[in-house]
Amino acid sequence: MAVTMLELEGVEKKYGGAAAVDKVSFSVNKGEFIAIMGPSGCGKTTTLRMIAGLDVPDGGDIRLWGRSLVDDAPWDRDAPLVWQNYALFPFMSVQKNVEFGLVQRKRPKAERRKKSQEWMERLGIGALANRGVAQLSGGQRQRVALARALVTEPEMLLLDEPLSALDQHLRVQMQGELLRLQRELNTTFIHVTHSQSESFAMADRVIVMNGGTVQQIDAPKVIHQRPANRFVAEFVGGKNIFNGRLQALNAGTALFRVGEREFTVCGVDGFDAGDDACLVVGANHVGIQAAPRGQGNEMDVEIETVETSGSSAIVHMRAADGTEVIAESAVGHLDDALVQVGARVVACWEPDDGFLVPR
Ligand SMILES: Nc1ncnc2c1ncn2[C@@H]1O[C@H](COP(=O)(O)OP(=O)(O)OP(=O)(O)O)[C@@H](O)[C@H]1O
Repeated sequence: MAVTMLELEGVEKKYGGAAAVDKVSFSVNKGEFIAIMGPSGCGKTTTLRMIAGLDVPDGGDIRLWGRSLVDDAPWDRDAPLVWQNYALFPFMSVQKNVEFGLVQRKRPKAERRKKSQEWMERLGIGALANRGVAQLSGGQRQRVALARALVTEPEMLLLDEPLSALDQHLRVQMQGELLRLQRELNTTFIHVTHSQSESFAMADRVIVMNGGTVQQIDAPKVIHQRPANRFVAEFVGGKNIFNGRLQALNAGTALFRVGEREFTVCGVDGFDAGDDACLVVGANHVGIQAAPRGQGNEMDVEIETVETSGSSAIVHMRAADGTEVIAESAVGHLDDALVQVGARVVACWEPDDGFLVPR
């Protein structure tokens, strides 16, 4: 059963009068892997720093197990922060860096040795114990930073883009290791990242932020399939997003007007006739046919570009009024005779392949 561990309630942080974090509220369960994602400057790091105690909120409350943390110093919180530049002590050996948290907590020497060795082994850096951290690769430093944070066996680990300095291969490997560790330890992880693939691959739930506010908190699959609004839909790579107005609603199916066109849509929960909204249609649901068939939603378009990368193809099409439609498909599934730049075709999708979100 999910047990609430951390709660943020109406948390605010202002810099020079502007809100970097604007009344943010969410709660995190024990053992959850949470990713905070959003564009640069949306307030991710500031939110994490307030949880770590490195920044003080201007309003609201942060509670751990129901007790307010805002007056606690960072070292009194059981929530170390691991960040992209690792913040290791360059003049200390790997072992001394890993032991540091235990030294701060005044643990006896024998325990420090044993625990730090254990964690170095666990993270595959046991052989590097006596090396200076300046003589390590990026991936090795990242492991030292993680071992240093985990050696005190915290209840919660805060991660600020910890993998961003690693190359793609190492990053994917470390993602797997982080996830395995998190599952083994049942430690709550809060991971700030720009990367959608990273957050979707690892997190139980993703918090999408924009302009200092929370836009959506949901499981990755839900964010992908049912973004809360236009911003989230675009942020997670939604390609066909049309502004329009819901005309009429009948038994869960709606007529939705976009400019001069009307489309039939099934995903209309929470909307009423007259509402302004956005229609989202996944590019993988858009088909391309030679002529209208009078079924589903159809749009006369011209093919502008066809991009192929590996096994998939993205076809950009445009209607006479300038509306762009994008189809994405496995290369082998496209009709090569039909899908030619400059060809006039019909883009189509079924009513239940579209859904509405607020603008
Ligand atoms: N110490 C500071 N002084 C003034 N403004 C700040 C400070 N720290 C952050 N900000 C501002 O607060 C806003 C949120 O910053 P924050 O670092 O939390 O964003 P972010 O989402 O983590 O961005 P990034 O992904 O680029 O790291 C930004 O507009 C930033 O310029």
